[in-house]
Amino acid sequence: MSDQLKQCRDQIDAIDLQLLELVNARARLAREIGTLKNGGPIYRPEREAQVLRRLLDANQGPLSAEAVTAIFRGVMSNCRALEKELTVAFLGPVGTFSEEAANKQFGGLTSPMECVSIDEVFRMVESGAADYGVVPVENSTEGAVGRTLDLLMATSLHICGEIELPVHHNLLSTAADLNDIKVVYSHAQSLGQCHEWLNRYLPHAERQAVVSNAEAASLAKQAPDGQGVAAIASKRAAELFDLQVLAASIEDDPRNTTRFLILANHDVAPSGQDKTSLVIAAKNVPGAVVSLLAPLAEYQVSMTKFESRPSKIGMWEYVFFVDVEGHHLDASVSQALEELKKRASMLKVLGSYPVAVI
Ligand SMILES: O=C(O)C(=O)C[C@]1(C(=O)O)C=C[C@@H](O)C=C1
Repeated sequence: MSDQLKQCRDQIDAIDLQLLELVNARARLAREIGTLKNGGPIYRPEREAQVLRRLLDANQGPLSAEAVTAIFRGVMSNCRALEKELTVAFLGPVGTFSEEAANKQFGGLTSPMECVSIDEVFRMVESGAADYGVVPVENSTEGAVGRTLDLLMATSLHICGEIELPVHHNLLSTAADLNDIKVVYSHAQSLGQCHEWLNRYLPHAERQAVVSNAEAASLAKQAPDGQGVAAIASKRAAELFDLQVLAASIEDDPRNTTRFLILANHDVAPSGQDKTSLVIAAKNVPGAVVSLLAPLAEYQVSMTKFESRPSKIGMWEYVFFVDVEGHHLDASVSQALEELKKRASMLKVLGSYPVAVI
């Protein structure tokens, strides 16, 4: 070993001991905070977002912003686990992007709970069987996840956070050659996100929608040799199901991102950079929708999303899912909401939560 290499490693060894001491000092403080919470919620998304934003502002590299958030999410996850082991429900099975999103936000799950449907994720959190739930709500290519929106309308749960996950799809198979592929399995949303790629490279292959990408990977793994079965799924699914990646990053839009929501039984305090999600219905009079949104302009509250959805009560009647900047406790948002309530036939605040940290 060269002298220089040995010197560098000796320095790393010394730094590691300092880091170890420091993370344990941090963990002891988190444990103390846990007792101060006195039975209140252990997970504080607003505080975690503040911790990450502060570190991102201070980061001078060479570690990237993504690396810094991943490291500190891991640290906070372990500190949090000393206060309480949280159960997080997500749309399973393992290997889905929902699992990846849950892992990203909670920094590695202490107690993951796989659910068979979005409905089950809601039920598990509503019943208290899970502390939190992670559900997909929209994709940048395919749009809204209708089932999540419908369930949000009816639930008593709060949205306590959002996660943005860049979604990269891969064609996975036991077959070695793209030309052998006759059937491609995946979730309908993923088939949609890879539509152009499939038209171009596998125009004759049959496309079969299944309940999840992990289920697709499992089917590709079970298919007898020579049947030419492939799945569209994540690289993690390729590892889990021991499949070859025949083509990587096959999504039509390289910026393809899915947004997930975190569901909780409790409200979240302001973090300084928040979003509020609402569902509103307009009165059935001319100009009602335009008049409904006027208070947002009046109190200078920016709208970041506006999505209509059939109300399921009357034929051709709609409700609107609206996201605005700010927390419902901020003066401007709270005044705008008061005014909105007077104009709407229904208004429900689904939750205020920190804007996703990368
Ligand atoms: O500040 C707190 O409330 C803590 O419990 C500490 C801590 C952390 O490790 O920084 C852990 C869990 C919470 O979700 C937020 C932050």
